[in-house]
Amino acid sequence: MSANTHLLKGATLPDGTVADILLEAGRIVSTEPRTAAPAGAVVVDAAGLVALPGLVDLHTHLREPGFEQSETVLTGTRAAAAGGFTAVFAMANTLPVADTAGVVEQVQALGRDAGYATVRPIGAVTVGLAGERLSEIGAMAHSRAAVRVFSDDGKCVHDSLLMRRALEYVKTFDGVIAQHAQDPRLTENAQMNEGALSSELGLKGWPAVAEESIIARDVLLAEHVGARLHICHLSTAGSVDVVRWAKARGIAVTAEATPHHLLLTEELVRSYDARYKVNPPLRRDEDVLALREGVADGTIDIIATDHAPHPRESKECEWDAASFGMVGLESALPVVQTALVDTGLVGWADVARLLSQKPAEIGRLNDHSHAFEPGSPANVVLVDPASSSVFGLDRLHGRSGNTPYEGVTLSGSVRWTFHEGFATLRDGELAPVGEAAVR
Ligand SMILES: NC(=O)N[C@@H](CC(=O)O)C(=O)O
Ligand SMILES: [Zn+2]
Ligand SMILES: [Zn+2]
Repeated sequence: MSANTHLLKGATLPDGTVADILLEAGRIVSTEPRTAAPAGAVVVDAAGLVALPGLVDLHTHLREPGFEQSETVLTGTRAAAAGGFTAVFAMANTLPVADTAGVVEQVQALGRDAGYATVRPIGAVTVGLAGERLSEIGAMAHSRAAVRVFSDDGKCVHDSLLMRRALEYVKTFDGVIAQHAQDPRLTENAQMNEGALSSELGLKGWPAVAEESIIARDVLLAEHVGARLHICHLSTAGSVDVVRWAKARGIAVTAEATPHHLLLTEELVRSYDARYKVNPPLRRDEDVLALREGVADGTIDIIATDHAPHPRESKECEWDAASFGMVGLESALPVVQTALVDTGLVGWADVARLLSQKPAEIGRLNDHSHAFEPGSPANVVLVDPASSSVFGLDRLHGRSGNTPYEGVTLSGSVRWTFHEGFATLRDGELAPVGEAAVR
């Protein structure tokens, strides 16, 4: 067991204090300023590194089963570990869709076998994501996977009555519906943000109201039912306003923003490079600023990657034919540091909340797994905030290379990741597959 005893010497905690963090037998044993290294412990020089609770991604596409050419549970959780994540919630738009207890249990088991991160499957709201009838929500909730988050992500639950029924159902076991807010009629064949630039580029526009109108409807439905609602990937200033209004009214809504919507704008689409094609689309400068403000004032609860791997042939083609989506696990923390920490909008304690504690709470990981205190499971990440580097494809560990950050200078790098005391990332190197699987 001693190989799994680590002393992280001189790490800076989120609140700025410096501590030695002792990880033993899968737990955080102490965070005292001076801790002697037990015999056989691996001592990690963490001077200058920030220690955070392991990151939790509420919105990851792992693509297995069905789209293994894009990603698998193994490759996606390796990417997660490289990005500092110790738990990921796997979206349901696989093939078959994760709309039965059998599929969610399979995905969870694949995660356990791989050994790089905790995998919590998300269940589909409707059968086959078809938006017509509810999936077996109760069976998934009461399966071994104990699903608490349900989403048709990739598609919007557009039917108001189905949305109401889904909210009523998940309320019975403290679950949450994570809505992909996109009015289908307002976005038929839409390709990029609707505005002057979409006219100029000759691409079909995707209006902000297509997102905002669904969010407005759903917060009212959530209020009516008294259930929890989560909004995926907010992308417009108006969406932030609607969520802010709903929270002021006491509605149980939470919201996420992706790193890319906090950094990138529609101007990138001028290149017609489909790496910048994503759902919802990149928006205007003022939207990015409103999202950052929403994160800073607590309107936006969490940052989630929406890691969406796609094979080369789906991206290296004409804009209209290309798939929507960007990979995001390895770049998430550097983008957050660049967009939010370096700009003074949030501190490291906020990062811990936005990328770990709050997503764990919304998803009901429910086991103090990311409490980050003595006695809790050793889910820890060490970040070097002083580094700054040009992001390259060599930083990616999944099966797909569709990052928008190649060649972009980003701050910060993840050095070490510990999942339940096991070092999945060691000074920038991933643990070997065999070692992770047998621990
Ligand atoms: N975000 C994307 O552009 N794509 C996601 C679907 C989604 O998150 O809506 C995908 O599954 O590829
Ligand atoms: Zn989505
Ligand atoms: Zn998604």
